[in-house]
Amino acid sequence: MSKPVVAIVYHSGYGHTKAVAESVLAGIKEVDAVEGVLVSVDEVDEKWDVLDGAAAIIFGAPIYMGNVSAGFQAFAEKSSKRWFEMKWKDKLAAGFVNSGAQNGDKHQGIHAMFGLSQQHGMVWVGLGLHPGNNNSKGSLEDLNRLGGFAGAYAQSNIDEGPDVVPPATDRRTAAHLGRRVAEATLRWTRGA
Ligand SMILES: Cc1cc2nc3c(=O)[nH]c(=O)nc-3n(C[C@H](O)[C@H](O)[C@H](O)COP(=O)(O)O)c2cc1C
Repeated sequence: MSKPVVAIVYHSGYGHTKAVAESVLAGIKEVDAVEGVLVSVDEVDEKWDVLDGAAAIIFGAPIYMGNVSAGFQAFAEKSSKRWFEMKWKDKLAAGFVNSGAQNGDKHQGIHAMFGLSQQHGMVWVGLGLHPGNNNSKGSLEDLNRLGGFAGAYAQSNIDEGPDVVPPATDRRTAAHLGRRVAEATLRWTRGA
C-alpha cells in the first residue's frame, strides 16, 4: 500500500520561508510510514493532483504587510476550485509563518491559513508545544522560542540571507510541526 502523503504548499519571495518549509519536510521525513512532498505556489498549477491526493496539507507563507504574502493568497484563491467539490474535506491541515519582526503579526497569517482550512472543511493541527523562552531560565535556543500555539513561527532578520536565518531553533520548531502532522496523519488515516 502506498504511503499517505503530507504535502507542504508554501510561498517564499526571497528564500527564507522556503528554508522553513525544508525544515518542516525534514520533520515529516522522520516518520517512515509517511511521504513528505514540497510544493511551491509558483508550480502549483502543475501540482494540484499532489495536493488533491494528500492526506494532509501544511500551508506556509512569509508575512508581508501584516498578513500572508500575496503569493500565498493567490494560491488560496485558486484553491476555490477545490472548494466547489469539497475535494480537501477531512484532510488534516497545519501552518507555519515567517517574518522579519519577532512578532510581525504572524498570528494574522496563521489565522488566514486556519480560515482557509475551515473553508475547505479540513481538520486543523496546532503545534502542540509549550512556549519556549517565557521564564527566567529560558533562552533564545528554546524550541518554540516565539511561543506559537496554532502553528510554527519563524523569524528572519531582514538583513541576512536564508543561509543564516531563520535560526536553528526556529528550524527545529518547524521540524517539530512536520513530525507532528506526519504522526497525526498516521492516526487519522489508520483510524487508530
Ligand atoms: C513586501 C514585504 C512586506 C513585509 N511585511 C512584513 C510584516 O508585516 N511584518 C514582518 O515582521 N516582516 C515583514 N516583512 C519581512 C519578511 O516577512 C521577511 O523578510 C521574511 O523572511 C521574508 O520571507 P521570504 O524570503 O520567504 O519571502 C516584509 C517583507 C516584504 C518583502
